[in-house]
Amino acid sequence: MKKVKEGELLWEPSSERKAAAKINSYMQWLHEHKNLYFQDYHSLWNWSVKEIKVFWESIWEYFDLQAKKDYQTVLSSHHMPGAKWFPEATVNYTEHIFRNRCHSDQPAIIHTSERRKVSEVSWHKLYQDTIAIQQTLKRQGIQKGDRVVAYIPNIYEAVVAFLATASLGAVWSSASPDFGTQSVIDRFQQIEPTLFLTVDGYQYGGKIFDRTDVVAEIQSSLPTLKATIAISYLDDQATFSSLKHVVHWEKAISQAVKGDIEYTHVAFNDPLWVLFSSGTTGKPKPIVHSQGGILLEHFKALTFHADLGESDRFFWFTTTGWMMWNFLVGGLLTGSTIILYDGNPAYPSKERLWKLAEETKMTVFGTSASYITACMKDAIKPYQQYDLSHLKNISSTGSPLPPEGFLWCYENVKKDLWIASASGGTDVCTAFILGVPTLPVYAGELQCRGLGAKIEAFDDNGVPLIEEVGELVLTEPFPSMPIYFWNDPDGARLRDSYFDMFSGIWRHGDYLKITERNTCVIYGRSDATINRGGVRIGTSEIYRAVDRIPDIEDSLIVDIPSPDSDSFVPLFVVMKDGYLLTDDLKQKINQHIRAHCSPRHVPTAIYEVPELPRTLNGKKLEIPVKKILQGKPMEQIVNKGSLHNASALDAFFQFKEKMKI
Ligand SMILES: CC(=O)CC(=O)O
Repeated sequence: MKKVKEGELLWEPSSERKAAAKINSYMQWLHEHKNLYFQDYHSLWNWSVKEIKVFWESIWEYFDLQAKKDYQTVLSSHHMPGAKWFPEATVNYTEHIFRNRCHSDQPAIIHTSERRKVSEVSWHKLYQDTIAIQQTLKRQGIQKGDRVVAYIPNIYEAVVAFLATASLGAVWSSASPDFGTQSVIDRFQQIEPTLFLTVDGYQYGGKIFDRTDVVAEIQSSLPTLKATIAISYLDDQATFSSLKHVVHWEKAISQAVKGDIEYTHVAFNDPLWVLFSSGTTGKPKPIVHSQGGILLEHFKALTFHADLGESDRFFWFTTTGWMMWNFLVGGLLTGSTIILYDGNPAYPSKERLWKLAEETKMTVFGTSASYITACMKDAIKPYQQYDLSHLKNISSTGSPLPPEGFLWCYENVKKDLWIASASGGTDVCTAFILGVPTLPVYAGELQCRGLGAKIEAFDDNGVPLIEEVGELVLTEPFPSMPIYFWNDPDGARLRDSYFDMFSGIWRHGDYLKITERNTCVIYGRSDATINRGGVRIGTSEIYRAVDRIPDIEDSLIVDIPSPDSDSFVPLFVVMKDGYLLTDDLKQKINQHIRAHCSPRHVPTAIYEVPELPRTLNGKKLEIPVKKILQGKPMEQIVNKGSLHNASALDAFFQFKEKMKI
């Protein structure tokens, strides 16, 4: 693997690229309309977080938000939690999607899956289908505030149903059909839904998964349901005979559409959707975002930071159970075409998504860092096989993209490429440290903090750090912060989740360094850091060192503190097929960690495991492994339904038993 240093300059935008950037038009608009002139991105960012009211009001104006009732107040107070944005205004999310576009024959959505060929749907067709489903929902009595829950893959019908739900001011929540039965029930039961949307099954990696029994169990566990809309996705002839009160999607969508869509305007701070944090213990947290807050943040992030506009084709590999699905759908706000894919990204091979990029003339390719590192480890070379001439940007999230991942993209996908590594999460349904097309790309670094997001790195005493690693905090209110958690009337669960460490300041739970150049590096979750003799480093630094060794497929490290000695820091590795974890290899791993991290952070011991446990969204489960090794009871360790491969935990239980830790 070629060496690259963190912070090495890899790409600079040309002057034409900078001039064409959407953020540039906004800066010109600020100059012309507000007499505000900023020389560069960082002076703009500084202003946007110092003058958050003026900044977010300018976003409202620039994107010309449609309010039935106008606002009087931009922000009720700077106090967190509790600060309210635009409290008097009323808006509707879906109205902003279709504004000026509902008669367009340009593609709004391109979708494909392991079961479906690539198809394009025009804005007009999307509009007509949304009206048909809106009318179906209305016939089922759905009103403002009702919850519509969907057990659905990332397919066209999911977007239509979501837009119809939001048009009525009802509240959306989705789970991917690979979620286990109990984990779906644990999510949906909490929010007492009125309507259930479901498929009969799905296909993943060439295998068929019939979910009709699971769907029946979910339906019978949700006593508040009044109706179910069923989509025959796996089997055209699926009858859903075990379900009650079923409306078939085909029938609903083919009903003659009368008139235009009706938009129910709701308060800016009324709920748009409920997202669930994967929640390692207890029931998943039901995080509620507002219609208005998401509108403002997604307009801003997707236009200025993802640089999306009408000529773009925006893809993110996601399921409906990850917030990146909601972010992807937000791409429609910018007029760009969104691309949906349902299936295994590595089936029939890891080239699948690059082939899709060619087939769909993708301009923005969004994925998880783990997909890029997997392509890197398999040494695939998309540029040799696919025409990627349309591709302008690769974005990644889910975990930090290591410098080598950046380099791999430049060497194997395209030389003239803007790469944006992004970080945020379910809690805010956005990336708030991310990219911008007017700044250079440095290996392993996130280009900038998002406009209007006052992100800082704090030490344990709340002192802001530069060039040092600290807790990622947000020190000013941000519109897409949760308005509340469902069923948390006194806000205790929300306060515990974000405001427990620094009073009145949002602690995100990530470990962050802000550089002197104003770029950022995320080092993993702050509760998973490795602390040797008081020196903490993030787990991503260890993974980067281990990733340099081609024999190793993947790795996971945890730090188990001990009251009377140094902490126990085991490193678990998954070996590539055909390779063995020999003593020589262990020495090599230790040398790499010594050289690339520090001698202190060499693991206490190295063990082989068959696979690493991951969430359904592909994140490594460091904390649950730590809890297993600390001997915590199962109910405090992990909610198994939120795991991609719960059986991967067995090796860690056995390890604990054997080692008598
Ligand atoms: C934007 C993100 O931060 C996504 C994630 O990692 O969950």
